Amino acid sequence: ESNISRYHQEFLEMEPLGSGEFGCVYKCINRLDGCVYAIKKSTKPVAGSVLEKTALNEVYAHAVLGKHQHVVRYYSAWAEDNHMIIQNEYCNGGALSDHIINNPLSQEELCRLILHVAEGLRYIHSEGLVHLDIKPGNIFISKEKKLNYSFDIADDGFEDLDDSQCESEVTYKIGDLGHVTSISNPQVEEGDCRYLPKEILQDDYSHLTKADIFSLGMTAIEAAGFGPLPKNGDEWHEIREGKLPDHPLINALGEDMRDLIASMIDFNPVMRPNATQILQHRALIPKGKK
Ligand SMILES: Cn1cc(CCO)c2c3c(c(-c4ccccc4Cl)cc21)C(=O)NC3=O
Repeated sequence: ESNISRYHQEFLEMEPLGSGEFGCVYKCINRLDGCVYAIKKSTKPVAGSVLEKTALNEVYAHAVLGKHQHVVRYYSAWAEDNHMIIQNEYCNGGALSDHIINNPLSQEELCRLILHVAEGLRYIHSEGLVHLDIKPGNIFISKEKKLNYSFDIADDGFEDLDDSQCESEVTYKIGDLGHVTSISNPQVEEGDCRYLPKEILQDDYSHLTKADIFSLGMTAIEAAGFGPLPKNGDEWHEIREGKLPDHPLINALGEDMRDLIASMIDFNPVMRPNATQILQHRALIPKGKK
């Protein structure tokens, strides 16, 4: 048992990024490569416990789901002094849940969100896996400055661009693979019931990929400004009849977008579009720059 921890040896801890039910996450700089990472430290689960299965699930899932621009990238995982540690890509824009608390996404941003997450889900499902905990708190944002095409390259490089010359482009990435399981022999650890379809809560795992589609639909409803989703009760059941909630910001969405979101939360999982069909939906075809 080395008394110097690999974590402190290899990383400089910068700031806490938040803490979930299973540990706390820090923004860290790797002392060797100088890059920033998000590192989650959780207490090492008891061998053979459900927690250990989840922790191993997460690492196995990351190992299978290599590099995809809409899935948070995994770098390494190890155990030390009774902690499980996982080192992931750091997304510099916060979690979607932080953003939509006070300002809902515009229709254009909603299109981008659905497009990116559907791309990520298409990849995850194509690998024979399902996420099972898609929600605003598990979708992370990466912002990077993009040059405006109208601007010729300054001879002194990019550092002194002002906002007129570049805009920050947002990329949404699916994170927290703690509930990922295989479609063929699912070991379902239920995610957040606010975003799960009825059939999953009734232990019907015959259409698992469509549970992720349902959760994306609920995420879009919340991101559009509907506000916090019900955890139970009549409102919970009402939304799961497949009717879009009657809310000014939902009603304000275009016909196509409303059709797409309504189809994603259809009561019948078979009727929900798969990830590829979402990507082909007319609501996501850009109508060119305004
Ligand atoms: C709370 N929190 C805030 C952030 C920063 C978002 O801009 C964050 C990240 C992650 C995670 C994360 C989630 C689940 C498992 C492991 C990690 Cl590192 C948690 C994060 C992660 O994997 N990558 C992150 O950026």
